[in-house]
Amino acid sequence: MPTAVSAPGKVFLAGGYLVLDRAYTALVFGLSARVHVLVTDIDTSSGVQLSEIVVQSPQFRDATWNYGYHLAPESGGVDVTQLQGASSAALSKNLFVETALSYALTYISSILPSHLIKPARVTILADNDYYSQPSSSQDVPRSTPASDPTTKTFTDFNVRLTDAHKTGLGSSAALVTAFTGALLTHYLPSKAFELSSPSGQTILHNLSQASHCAAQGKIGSGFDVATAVYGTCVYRRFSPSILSSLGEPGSPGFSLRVKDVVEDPSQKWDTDISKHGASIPPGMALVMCDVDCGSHTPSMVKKVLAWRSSDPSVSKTLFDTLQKSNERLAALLSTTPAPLCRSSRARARSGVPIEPREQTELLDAVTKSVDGVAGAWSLGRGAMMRLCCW
Ligand SMILES: Nc1ncnc2c1ncn2[C@@H]1O[C@H](COP(=O)(O)OP(=O)(O)OP(=O)(O)O)[C@@H](O)[C@H]1O
Ligand SMILES: C[C@@](O)(CCOP(=O)(O)O)CC(=O)O
Repeated sequence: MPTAVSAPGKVFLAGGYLVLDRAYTALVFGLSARVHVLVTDIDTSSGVQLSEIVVQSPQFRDATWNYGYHLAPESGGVDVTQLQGASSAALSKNLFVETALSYALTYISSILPSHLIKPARVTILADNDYYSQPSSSQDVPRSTPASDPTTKTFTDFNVRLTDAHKTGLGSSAALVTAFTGALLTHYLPSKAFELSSPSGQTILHNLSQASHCAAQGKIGSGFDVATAVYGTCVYRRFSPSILSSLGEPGSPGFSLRVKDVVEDPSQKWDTDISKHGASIPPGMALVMCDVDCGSHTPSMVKKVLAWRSSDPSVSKTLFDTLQKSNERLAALLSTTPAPLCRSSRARARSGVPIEPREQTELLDAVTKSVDGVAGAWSLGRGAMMRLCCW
């Protein structure tokens, strides 16, 4: 039977950079924009042995990835190898898909005998908001709005994934989470994994954090994966040491380490995810504008962290003050739709243009002069990227 699972994107309202440190928290909202993943079995003729999983993202060009998989010796988990497939085009890699596949199959194989991991086809479909929409009418992608709200249509973006302009709503975290949830639901019996149960969500969270960090090549704060699993929340990160010695898929003992991290028998995961401290007041909406340009999170984070260690006392005072303001903001949003005031962010001190002066002027002007706007912010890592208004 086919399996479908989806996960939401995120918007980081408050606590950018602070969330990298467990002493502070972030206020993150889950969005209506979701990534959907569908898994179906591939029928093979009787007697034919095939260990192949085909992943496709039909909204993009050259977006089919064929993988062979096999159990590695010495409890090395499931090794995944990209195959040429039917297309003669040069192989394009999708590191998030490949890593999530290898981690999910490794966890599944730690529970099921590997011959029960049958060949499958996985289809990824993303809602429009993850990618900037072209402004010129001749470039408009092919989409037809569904007249019946129970049937959904997905846009054909008609470009390669590498040429799509992402809007920064956490497509990779939503993808990895929905993909992992869909594979676990498809292959595991419900007594081992149930998506709707608290223990199932813990398994999904821990496994998706592990594979998302591995694909990113760094142990980030994980707010985007947490939001993909739990939705809107106040988030305190996990200690990076939890994921630091997993090693590579295929290395001896990898499967045992993944199982231990996912099931967490010694309760090492110290993430704090509170659903209570975060909500949107009735009658208010979060509106974002996409300016179709990017900024580089790792280099901005590196500079902010360098500034924190070069000036620990001043940066601690500033971060403590920001944390208090963010807690007040979360409390205000949870209790009353009263007008909010705008607080300027850590701008000049670290030398990182988190909120450039032009943006401060724009946000102040919007807050003061536009009717119905209760507050305006630059989001997440900041820079020129995204603004939001209430
Ligand atoms: N529709 C999709 N189909 C297949 N892979 C996708 C899809 N959308 C995103 N991805 C994967 O996620 C990667 C983009 O992840 P990245 O972390 O750079 O962006 P993001 O998560 O959208 O943005 P941000 O981290 O700024 O919020 C792509 O390179 C691809 O590997
Ligand atoms: C700067 C940082 O704190 C937030 C980045 O948020 P966003 O991807 O810009 O929404 C980095 C992180 O937490 O991973």
